Amino acid sequence: MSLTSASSPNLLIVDDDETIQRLLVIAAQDLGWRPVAAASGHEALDILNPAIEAVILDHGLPGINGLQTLARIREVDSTLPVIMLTGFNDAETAVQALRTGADDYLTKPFELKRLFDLLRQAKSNRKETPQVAASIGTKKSVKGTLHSDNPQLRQLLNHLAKAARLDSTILLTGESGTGKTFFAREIHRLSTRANEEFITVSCPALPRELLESELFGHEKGSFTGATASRAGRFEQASKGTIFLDEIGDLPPELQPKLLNVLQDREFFRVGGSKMLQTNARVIAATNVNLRNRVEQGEFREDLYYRLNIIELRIPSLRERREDIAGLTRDILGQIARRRGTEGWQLSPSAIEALRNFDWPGNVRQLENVLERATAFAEKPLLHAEDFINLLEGRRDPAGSPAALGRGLTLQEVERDAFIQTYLRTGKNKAKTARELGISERSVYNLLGRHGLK
Ligand SMILES: Nc1ncnc2c1ncn2[C@@H]1O[C@H](COP(=O)(O)OP(=O)(O)OP(=O)(O)O)[C@@H](O)[C@H]1O
Repeated sequence: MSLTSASSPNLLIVDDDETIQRLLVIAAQDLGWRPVAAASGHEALDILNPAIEAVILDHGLPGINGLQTLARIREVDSTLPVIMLTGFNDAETAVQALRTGADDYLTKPFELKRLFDLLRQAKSNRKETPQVAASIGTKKSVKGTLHSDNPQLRQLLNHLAKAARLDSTILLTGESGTGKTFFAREIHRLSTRANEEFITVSCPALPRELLESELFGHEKGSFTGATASRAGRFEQASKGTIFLDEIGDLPPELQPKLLNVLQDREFFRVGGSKMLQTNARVIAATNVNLRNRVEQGEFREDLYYRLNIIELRIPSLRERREDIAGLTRDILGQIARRRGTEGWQLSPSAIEALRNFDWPGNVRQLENVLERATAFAEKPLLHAEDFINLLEGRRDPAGSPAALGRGLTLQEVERDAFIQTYLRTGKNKAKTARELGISERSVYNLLGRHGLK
């Protein structure tokens, strides 16, 4: 059965439940859409034409199901806004829907207002797409700034450019130092939000109460020290992107609050009674296996599914050894520009030595080794010998008995341990704090004390 409106329809509603179909048609007409309804996937595909500007697609259809219908729609139109309706508690289908190219999904029962808000948003995102697509081929191109000889990373860059244009949540996984933050920025730069804020929040950097206020803001007087109201990062990044680093460390108490933001875009400031809305795009990163955290009961499964809509796994540096020479050239170029000096070249033996190393700290460690090798280099051509000590003798913690045996004062040992850890982690304050078992605030204090700020 199908209900069609008088003039050329622009909204296709696909649901085999006649009551829901009628309800959606009436609601759509009230909001100014011109709906047409189909009761099966095949019927929907027959109706599909260029005048259709959006689709509401139920999953549980007779014949070909919603996901199969969606896949067929995507073969002919990769950008047509499609919102899927899935059964209650059917997270697996929901995730698959997004992977197949749905703009968003709602689980039944759903709010009509939310459905039509999503449709409107998807439609307006689509309008902005051609502008971004045009820039992909020019100066904003991933390939223009990033290149790789590794097939795995090349495929990732390809997915990344496509995912950037969708507005969905992205989960970046990979070992520490592989470039998750770097790629998150790249996604933002390639997205329709490129001219808006990109805000990073490191989940383990702050204790729970402060993290909650950092993310969601607080009202004056909501806790000791809250002398004024403050907007949180979700408010600030409302038009832009919020990057949640090390999401696996998000305390259990804050997980439902983030789930709400991802599901309904709504939240309260700490101590606040007014519900606020955010349109921030969320990119999260983790270097732990979140699935394991879910199985261990430390991370909510529903939140995991909401975050893991598109997963991009960044390979470790040892999985992409063919990129080491190119990365090294880029990083040496950056160091030379920053220091205002001539560049450096690597001899074949040096490249070989760098290629053979296992890089447990990934690109960050490579940067660190190159910083140090160039700091001591007397000539512009670097040989394997210039790296041997840096690669093999890395582990000489200042606090070891050897350091104490050198007759250092406790203050000097502390300074050495701090600076070495800070450099080894690629100047990553959160990681330095974690490795040394101190707060991030102490890291800032130590940077100041040792003249490194
Ligand atoms: N493809 C690349 N080209 C140049 N530099 C890169 C590249 N990938 C990463 N880097 C550099 O390597 C360093 C580490 O990257 P980044 O901080 O993004 O890693 P991460 O995976 O987020 O680490 P962590 O999990 O510890 O937070 C940064 O200084 C970044 O600029």
